Amino acid sequence: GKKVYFNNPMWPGEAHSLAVEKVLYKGNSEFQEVLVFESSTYGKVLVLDGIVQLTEKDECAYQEMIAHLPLCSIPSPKTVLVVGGGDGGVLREISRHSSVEQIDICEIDKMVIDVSKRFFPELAVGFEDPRVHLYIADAVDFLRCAPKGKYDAVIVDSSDPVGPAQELVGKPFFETVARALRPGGVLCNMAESMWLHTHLIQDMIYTCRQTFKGSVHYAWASVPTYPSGVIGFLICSTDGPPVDFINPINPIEKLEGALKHKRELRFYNSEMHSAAFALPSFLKREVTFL
Ligand SMILES: NCCCN[C@H]1CC[C@H](NCCCN)CC1
Repeated sequence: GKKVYFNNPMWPGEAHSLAVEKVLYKGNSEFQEVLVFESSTYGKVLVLDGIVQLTEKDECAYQEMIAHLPLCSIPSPKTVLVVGGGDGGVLREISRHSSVEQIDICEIDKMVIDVSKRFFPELAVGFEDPRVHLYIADAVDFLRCAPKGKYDAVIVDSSDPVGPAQELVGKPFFETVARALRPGGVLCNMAESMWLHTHLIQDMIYTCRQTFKGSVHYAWASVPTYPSGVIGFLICSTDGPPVDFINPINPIEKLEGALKHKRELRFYNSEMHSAAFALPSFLKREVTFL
């Protein structure tokens, strides 16, 4: 089938192509262009403003890691907030944790939710969990009004910081997240590619170091359909007990995983959890974590 090329100023000089069997949906929400197509080899693909958000074949790597890296690093998380994540994949993963009692999700673009429910039922199943409370709102406003210390974990499953998500990497935003987290709580946000964006990663780490008094760790996973084939995660903990004893690198919560779910974990396990924090030498040189 015809190829669709994605190049973008965020990764100049390179383009990514996927063979298209059939375009299934193309529309414009009030925030971005939404495209869904059946690819030849990666299943269905969701694209926002020309940037691949997920494919059926490799979404497991991103959704499982962004959810379980934070939730398996604190003892029995109860209240979780998802910023973005309108496709529902992260909700599906959070619902594996039996200790979780409330899952708030703040997604700005309702079209992403509607399109996911129509074309990606394997991800949108996350919205069916009774613990999920959906807010269609700008997370900057939502978090400004969120009660202090409400959440054990905040997961920022955002698109790239161009367009609707550009405010989600600023210091004011991180400060509202830190305020909404309880002491010893944890933030996990999408943190770009070590091959493409070390300056952006450095800026985020610098900001998080100032904002989160606990620890700041960078982890990464292989996602073939993201530019450079990897995606990073920033895991930050607020101060206060018992975070001093919690090292996100060694998961303390063993995920019951498949037992609670008809769908097996396809990427995450405790070895992958620990391995995700191992960083290449160039990154350790280029980015100061302290
Ligand atoms: N629930 C999946 C949402 C997708 N999150 C983002 C989609 C865009 C992607 N660009 C990666 C750009 C390479 N640095 C990052 C993850």
